[in-house]
Amino acid sequence: MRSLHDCPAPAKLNLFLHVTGRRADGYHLLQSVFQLIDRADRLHFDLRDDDQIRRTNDVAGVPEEQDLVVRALRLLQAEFARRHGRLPPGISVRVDKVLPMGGGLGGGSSDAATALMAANALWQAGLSREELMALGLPLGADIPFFLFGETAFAEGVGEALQAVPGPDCWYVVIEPGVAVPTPAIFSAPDLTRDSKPVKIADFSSHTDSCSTVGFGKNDLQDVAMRLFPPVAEAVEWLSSHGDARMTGSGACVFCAFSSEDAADQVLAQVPGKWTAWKAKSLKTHPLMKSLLQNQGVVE
Ligand SMILES: C[C@](O)(CO)[C@H](O)COP(=O)(O)OP(=O)(O)OC[C@H]1O[C@@H](n2ccc(N)nc2=O)[C@H](O)[C@@H]1O
Ligand SMILES: Nc1ncnc2c1ncn2[C@@H]1O[C@H](COP(=O)(O)OP(=O)(O)OP(=O)(O)O)[C@@H](O)[C@H]1O
Repeated sequence: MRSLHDCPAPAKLNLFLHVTGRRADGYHLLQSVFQLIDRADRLHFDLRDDDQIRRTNDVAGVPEEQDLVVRALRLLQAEFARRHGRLPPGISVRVDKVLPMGGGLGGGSSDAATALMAANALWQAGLSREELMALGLPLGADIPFFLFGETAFAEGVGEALQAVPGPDCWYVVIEPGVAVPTPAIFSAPDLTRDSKPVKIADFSSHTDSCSTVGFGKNDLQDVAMRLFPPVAEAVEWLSSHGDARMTGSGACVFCAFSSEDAADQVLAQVPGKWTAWKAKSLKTHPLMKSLLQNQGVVE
């Protein structure tokens, strides 16, 4: 196998996100439920005749050398070399972006996770899911979740993951048109950093219907709304249709619905100045069966 084309890198929503403390290194301790949804970037991988890792298309705002996909592939290539005493062939990768950057949808992390799964298969590198998660974590706090591949209750800095049944919902997501830099939110003096820890069971008792998906809150939301007024405007608009909240460190804002029709009705009313779309919750990562579990890969 020399190619893997059209590999999805799905977005996530943080159904709630509590900041419960801060580590000595400045990273924040979180509790969150991560939900995969069926809106995705698409990545295409081709083995090369040399040993270079190259991105073949331009991605606005992300130079090739900084792309999390390129950096993840180089990390795995070095790990392969450490284990096998030789470099595996290089990879050309094309990244078709659909997910907005700085959107709180985890796009960059998901791209990197998809790249790790694809290269692990193309190179037959044989790393376990846990080994890929450890390799990816230093590149982005959300990468382990995408490799975990199912709805998860997350603790630590987002790397301590437990599977949890999520609600089966349709989501309307509004892109407020600003990119929110994650560090700006976490470094704000007025961020709430002392939310009381919750238990998985507290969340699980709220997952039977989409109207009660509003367990907890997003502690990053007030800061993001203050620093980025378009986020506040989107929250305010969507709140008149349900329990609207921000995902991750923003900027995107979402609301859950129990049917596609209900989502469509709200989507049709979203003011034209915003990009908005609907997405369905995913129980598992679309590459889970084929790549993550090494059960043979469809080319
Ligand atoms: C908040 C979330 O969106 C939840 O999904 C993510 O944990 C953020 O993940 P991300 O955008 O991939 O962020 P990273 O690139 O890992 O971190 C960016 C910066 O955010 C801050 N950061 C991030 C995660 C975390 N648990 N505590 C932090 O304080 C740190 O200053 C870090 O340097
Ligand atoms: N392949 C990539 N796709 C998107 N962003 C990338 C990529 N590689 C590096 N980046 C950098 O990562 C930053 C964050 O992008 P990303 O889409 O992951 O944000 P996000 O959705 O806010 O993530 P999170 O929910 O993890 O905070 C971008 O502004 C960009 O500089």
